[in-house]
Amino acid sequence: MLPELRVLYFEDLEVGLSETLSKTIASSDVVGFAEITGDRNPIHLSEHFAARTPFGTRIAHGLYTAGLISAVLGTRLPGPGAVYISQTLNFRAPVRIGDVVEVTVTVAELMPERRRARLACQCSVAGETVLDGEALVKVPTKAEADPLASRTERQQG
Ligand SMILES: C[C@@H](O)CC(=O)SCCNC(=O)CCNC(=O)[C@H](O)C(C)(C)COP(=O)(O)OP(=O)(O)OC[C@H]1O[C@@H](n2cnc3c(N)ncnc32)[C@H](O)[C@@H]1OP(=O)(O)O
Repeated sequence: MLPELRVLYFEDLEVGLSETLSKTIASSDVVGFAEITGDRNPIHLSEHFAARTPFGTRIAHGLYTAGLISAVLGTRLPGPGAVYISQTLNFRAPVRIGDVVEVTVTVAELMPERRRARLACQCSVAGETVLDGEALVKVPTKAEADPLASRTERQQG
């Protein structure tokens, strides 16, 4: 199921604010990711090939798992209007087909002068961290996102 959209403006954010999303990794997700990116590494697509790797079975593309972080940033925290500036990624353990990936994004630092937020990102499977890193995003203020509404609010109150 797709996460419901929620907009948080820069002024709504505070350090420690956190959001979690859960996703079961389907074979069709991995095949689809291979098709749209062109990364047809057989470690993702061929059971025969993957059986001979240390993982023993097909694993998800690291950047597909990382894409779930982008989904949290773009739909929930901060949500629509957020703009990626940078993202660090450590792929700490493999994600296999059928794994349930839990993605947690937490506001770590706010930089009001440039409307930047630094967020700690973690993906885990059954309690084990499979990916972690940090995102830097530009977050619109309410006035930037909706100048008309914000002017009306100022006039009224
Ligand atoms: C290009 C695409 O088509 C391919 C993909 O997308 S593959 C999918 C994405 N990648 C993965 O799923 C890999 C997941 N990671 C792992 O399985 C393991 O981390 C590893 C096999 C890459 C490395 O494991 P290993 O060789 O066993 O290393 P150690 O556990 O012995 O650790 C040694 C030290 O290195 C540190 N370390 C290991 N992995 C990472 C990492 N991914 N990021 C950061 N640091 C890592 C580990 O902490 C040890 O440090 P220490 O100070 O010595 O304790």
